[in-house]
Amino acid sequence: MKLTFYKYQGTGNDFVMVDNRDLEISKNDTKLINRLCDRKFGIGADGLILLENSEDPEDDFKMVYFNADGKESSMCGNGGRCLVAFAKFLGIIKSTARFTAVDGVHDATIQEGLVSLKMQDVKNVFQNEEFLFLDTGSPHHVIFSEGLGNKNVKKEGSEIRYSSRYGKAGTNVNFVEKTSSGSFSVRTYERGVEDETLSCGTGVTAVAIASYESGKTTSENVKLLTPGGELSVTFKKTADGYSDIWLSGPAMLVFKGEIQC
Ligand SMILES: N[C@@H](CCC[C@H](N)C(=O)O)C(=O)O
Repeated sequence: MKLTFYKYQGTGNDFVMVDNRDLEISKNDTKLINRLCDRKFGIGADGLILLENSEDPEDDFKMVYFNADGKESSMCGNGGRCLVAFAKFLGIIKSTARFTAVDGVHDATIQEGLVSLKMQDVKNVFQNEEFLFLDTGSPHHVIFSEGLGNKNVKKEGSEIRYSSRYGKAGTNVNFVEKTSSGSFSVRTYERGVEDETLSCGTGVTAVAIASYESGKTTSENVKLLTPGGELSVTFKKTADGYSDIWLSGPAMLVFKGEIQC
């Protein structure tokens, strides 16, 4: 079978996109999805996303996300932003979207390649002297440190990801350095890729909230600098936690292709 695919990237977090409205790809084919994401034997990507029809008539589409290891996983913020750009390319939406992903319904807007994605509310943030942990659709461990440029993110990240604290499920790990008030540099180790990626959308969302929660910023509009580019996160702190969380940044089509499966 020949599969038509589209490659997208959002601040360097890259994804294979497949229009699966006719259910051509099976979600259980872990080996195939892993091979499509392989940078030597396949197309190469941090993850693969299926755009499908949603069961909810109010949705424009549904998002099904797989990490590069071929396994379906929790929410991907940059992937969600890229999927909105893909839906616009396919003519499914114009400048606004509503879709269902593994963590629930998301609203989004798109204007001139800039996609803003509404994330789920965050109620709980764990904090101790060393790190913060929160779930922004995916689980994130956040550590503030200095000398971010010299950090071995793959080594240090995988030690935390596989530590007994996080058990079998593991976690994503974000290393953060404050650059100015309301602006932070972030490097992320992603589970399921098992390496540093150039950017992580749920990761920078977690970092923005962790920065506020730990008093490192008093701004509800945080700029995040990743190795792949700049993102912003806005939110409202409420008595219940954090709500009205929006992740914004560029999402671009890189190329279209066909691959033999
Ligand atoms: N790149 C993503 C996060 C994808 C999910 C993550 N690897 C996990 O399995 O938790 C993003 O942009 O949020």
